[in-house]
Amino acid sequence: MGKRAETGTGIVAEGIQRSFGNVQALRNMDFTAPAGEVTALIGPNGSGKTTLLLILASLLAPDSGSVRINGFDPLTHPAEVRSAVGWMPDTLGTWEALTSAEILATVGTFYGLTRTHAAARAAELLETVHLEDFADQPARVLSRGQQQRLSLARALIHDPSVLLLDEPASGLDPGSRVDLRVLLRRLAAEGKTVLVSSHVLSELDEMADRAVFVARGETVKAQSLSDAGAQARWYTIRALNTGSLLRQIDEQRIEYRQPGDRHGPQVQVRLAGEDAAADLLRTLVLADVAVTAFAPAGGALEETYMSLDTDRR
Ligand SMILES: Nc1ncnc2c1ncn2[C@@H]1O[C@H](COP(=O)(O)OP(=O)(O)OP(=O)(O)O)[C@@H](O)[C@H]1O
Repeated sequence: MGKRAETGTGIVAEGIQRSFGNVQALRNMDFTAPAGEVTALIGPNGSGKTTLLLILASLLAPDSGSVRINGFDPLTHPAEVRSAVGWMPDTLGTWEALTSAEILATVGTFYGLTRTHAAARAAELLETVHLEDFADQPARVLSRGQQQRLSLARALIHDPSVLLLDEPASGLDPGSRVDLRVLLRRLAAEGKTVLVSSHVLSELDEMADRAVFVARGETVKAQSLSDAGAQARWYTIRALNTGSLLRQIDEQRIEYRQPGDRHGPQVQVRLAGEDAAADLLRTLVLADVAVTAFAPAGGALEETYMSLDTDRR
């Protein structure tokens, strides 16, 4: 079997609709997440992210539309889809009386691993998420962040080719966030499909290859991170003398604003992309403006998010 057959073709969903009573959680959602990439799922509260993830994990049926996970329809091939998919919900859930090692090994046997294989895989994953010291502790003694890490290990127990992660970084300390990022990048490099929902856009900037923005139950934009980085955005500039900086910006007829900043005076300019940023920096330096800082004002995904017409419900 070639690499492609092992790792699959990713996620394709078309025209997904799902209502709960008179709330239309998903209105007409088209969505793709290719194998070998980390896709970020971004949207305001109530926009339908968890509902979509549950449908992709075959834990919830759509009212209409089609879903393919590595080419399989969850409705007609639930066994194939469940063995392909690793699902990390935003809370660990029940079973708190079992130990961490028992939880992982038990879930492993649900996926058809032998007891010996499941126990070995559990031990390996507890090391991956740095919980080996808690292997024999009941899960209820774990802190919120430790429970999140156990939940991640549980999602990986059967070596799935498609990973669906709902807010995986929530509750994690900074070191564990870096570990998570490195792990997800490695899994994508192995050819797996990784889908991550999060509200922490700066984290997704570092982790994702592409982003799908959803609002009111629909996809409103899909964008690669390299396109997001190259788009028009605000840059923050500081100089020893703000007056001379503003004179130059005025002369170039560039749109600017002066937000308050507790780190001293700063000017923000709206630039068309990275080429325009390089041009302006060159111009300022040649004009003897003593520039002390010049960088994008926010993350690339935040820039896209703020430019979209999204709202909460
Ligand atoms: N089981 C349910 N019963 C009734 N309404 C539901 C149910 N699940 C979701 N909804 C509604 O569907 C909409 C989408 O919810 P969903 O949980 O998918 O949003 P989300 O994007 O994951 O939000 P958040 O960012 O807050 O996690 C919301 O209006 C929610 O109230």
